[in-house]
Amino acid sequence: MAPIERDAILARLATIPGPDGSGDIVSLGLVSDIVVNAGKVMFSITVDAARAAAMEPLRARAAEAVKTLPGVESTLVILTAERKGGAGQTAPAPPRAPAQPAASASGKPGIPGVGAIVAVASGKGGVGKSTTAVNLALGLAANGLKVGLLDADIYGPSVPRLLGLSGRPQTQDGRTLVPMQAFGIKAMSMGFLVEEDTPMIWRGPMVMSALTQMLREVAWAPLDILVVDMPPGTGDAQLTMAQQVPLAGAVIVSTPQDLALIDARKGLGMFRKVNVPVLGIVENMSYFLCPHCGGRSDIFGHGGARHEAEKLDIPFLGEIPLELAIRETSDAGTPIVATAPESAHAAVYRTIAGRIAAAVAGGAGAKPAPRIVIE
Ligand SMILES: Nc1ncnc2c1ncn2[C@@H]1O[C@H](COP(=O)(O)OP(=O)(O)OP(=O)(O)O)[C@@H](O)[C@H]1O
Repeated sequence: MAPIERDAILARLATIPGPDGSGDIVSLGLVSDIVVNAGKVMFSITVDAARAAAMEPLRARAAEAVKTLPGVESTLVILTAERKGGAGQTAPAPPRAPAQPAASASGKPGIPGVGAIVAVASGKGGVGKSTTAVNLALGLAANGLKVGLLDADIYGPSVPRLLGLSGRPQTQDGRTLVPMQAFGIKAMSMGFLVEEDTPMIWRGPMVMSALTQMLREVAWAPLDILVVDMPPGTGDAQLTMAQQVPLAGAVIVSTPQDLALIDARKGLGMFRKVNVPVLGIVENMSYFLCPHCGGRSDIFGHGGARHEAEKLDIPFLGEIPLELAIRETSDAGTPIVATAPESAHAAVYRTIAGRIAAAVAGGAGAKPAPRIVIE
């Protein structure tokens, strides 16, 4: 089957008039990056938040227009909201997504004052992704960097608990949210913005809006690295998120089990689809060191992730042991890197964080930066 050309999709979308009937949605810069994945086409359209409901026919029309292209089997088109003006409040205001012309993933505008944005992701839930993200963020800070942590797991935010934070962020100018602070890093999570028992019935567009707001309407600067704890899995929601965030690279967390590695491979595929370099794989719950005898047990058949990374020609960033102290500190909101910095486990996180920092500094995929020699 012939590949689906982005230009053909854009040409179709350019036949759809803008929200006010003038121009078209492409030349008005309302269409986001377009992701094509095995017959499925995904993109978002930026609209005024106040008119979001009235824009549903526009969304449906865009989806229909693309669906009739040869090779297109299905579409995922979402509306992202654009805010007009702002009011003084601490709860999340409707977000203001930047209107972006269709561009490649790497062409997305960054966040002023933020050096690099790095995603921590996993192919499936429960592999310890959030625990790893928090401790790596603290490890980066321990390496002397200014670090922020954005919890993009909007359905199940865990960063507030892992950092022992509660309360609501304040606004700086009636509009920009001031990130929360813990252990020397800045943090933002949906968990700070909604009550814990609020049912998370977020429709697709609202999820994207919340993420855009947490990225672009938070006073993150100055930061060297913003770590994004991605939602688990590799579904459409994750793909769209990966597409929305101007990522410098992604770190995949996996447990050694084969099943998790298969899922990790899906994670790699997802970032490749949106042209985000994978900085490497971290193996979590890799081995168990007995606190009594010091003996090491490879409970899940350790080494799987390293092996897989070699096979896939992706850097292997390191292995984190299965350790009671990691679970206890994590669940108590006192992450081990911050509260037991002299421990061997904290050192493991700091080392991996150092490799991530080096990979980001060295450019995509941990390859060394080219040396420029002027003669
Ligand atoms: N290296 C480790 N050693 C011991 N326990 C760990 C380790 N890493 C994570 N855990 C524990 O495993 C549980 C799941 O971790 P976490 O919430 O970080 O996973 P997750 O992959 O982010 O989950 P979800 O996908 O559900 O958000 C937690 O109780 C955490 O304390």
